[in-house]
Amino acid sequence: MEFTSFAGNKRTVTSDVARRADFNEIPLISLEAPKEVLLEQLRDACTRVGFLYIQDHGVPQEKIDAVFNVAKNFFAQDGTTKNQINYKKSSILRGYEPPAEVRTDETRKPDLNEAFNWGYEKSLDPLPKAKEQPEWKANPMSGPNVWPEFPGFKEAIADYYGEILSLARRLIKLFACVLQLPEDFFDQFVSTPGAMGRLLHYPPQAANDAEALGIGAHTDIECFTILCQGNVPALQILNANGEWIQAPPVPGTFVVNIGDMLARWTNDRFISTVHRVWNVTGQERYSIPFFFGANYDSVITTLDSCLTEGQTKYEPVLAGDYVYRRLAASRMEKKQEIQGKA
Ligand SMILES: O=C(O)CCC(=O)C(=O)O
Ligand SMILES: [Fe+2]
Repeated sequence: MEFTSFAGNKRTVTSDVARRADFNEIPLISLEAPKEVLLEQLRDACTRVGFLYIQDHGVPQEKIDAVFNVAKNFFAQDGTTKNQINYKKSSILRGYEPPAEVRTDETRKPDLNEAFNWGYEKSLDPLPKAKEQPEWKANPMSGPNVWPEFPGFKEAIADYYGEILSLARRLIKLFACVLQLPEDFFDQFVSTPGAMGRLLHYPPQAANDAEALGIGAHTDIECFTILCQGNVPALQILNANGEWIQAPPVPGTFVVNIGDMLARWTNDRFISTVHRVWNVTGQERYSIPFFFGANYDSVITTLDSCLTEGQTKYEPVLAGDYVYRRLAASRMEKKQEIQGKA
């Protein structure tokens, strides 16, 4: 079988069934490891697998639990209430996405999940100097969030998002070191980052019906993702041999995976790995991904140190443009809009 992601990456798939993996296949890394050890483990994980678990990340469990709570309560509402903030009312896909409206894998039916999407706001950023940063120059992803009138919802998300944003800025410094760049190399690119969060709810599905999945096979768009999985196993990743392997939740960890923006920046030195969610546990599944990318008005040009004989596979792109086009490509109505413009 052959799979081509929306980023245009072709992957061979040997079988549609996922097997168990060990921590060599998806490394588990403590952020409290001595710096040299940590950098070597991150280098291995980012360049060999593109997926890892991080532990000792410092995000308080209560803040995580609080977001899962509001997520469950939000999705338990009726459709009419949730659709008051339907994402189609937002030009930048913020708000509620009902099931079966996003097709992440073009070879299957639209995804089964429902979602709530939000993005970066300076008011959610714990970095004091963020407030003084200039607004993004015009780009297709700038715009306001929409929040439901649901008690405690925004507060729980803001608390969690602040923690994850700080963790992401910590990680990108480590990635700069892995790439043998100055530790603060990326800081100017992530001062007001494109940083989207999602609450996701996946219904259980039958193991023998793969016409649609919780979320179809895809690569993530931004630099990297920090994913909090809850406790229901359903995430699978496609390894370099074209085999699906399971990436079950590990208590106390987040999954981190490299996305296409960092793959572009590093000319694929850091690998953006295909993954999907297929929930055959019989249980409702909730997860909270956070996608961390460059300020939407920055241009992503392959790093000189990552050129191969002076060449790169990737054209420079404006971050906001790239993210918008990719998001729109998997959303049916938006797709016509971008095809019209192309
Ligand atoms: O829910 C998950 O475990 C993964 C979600 C995901 O891959 C995504 O939202 O891009
Ligand atoms: Fe993903």
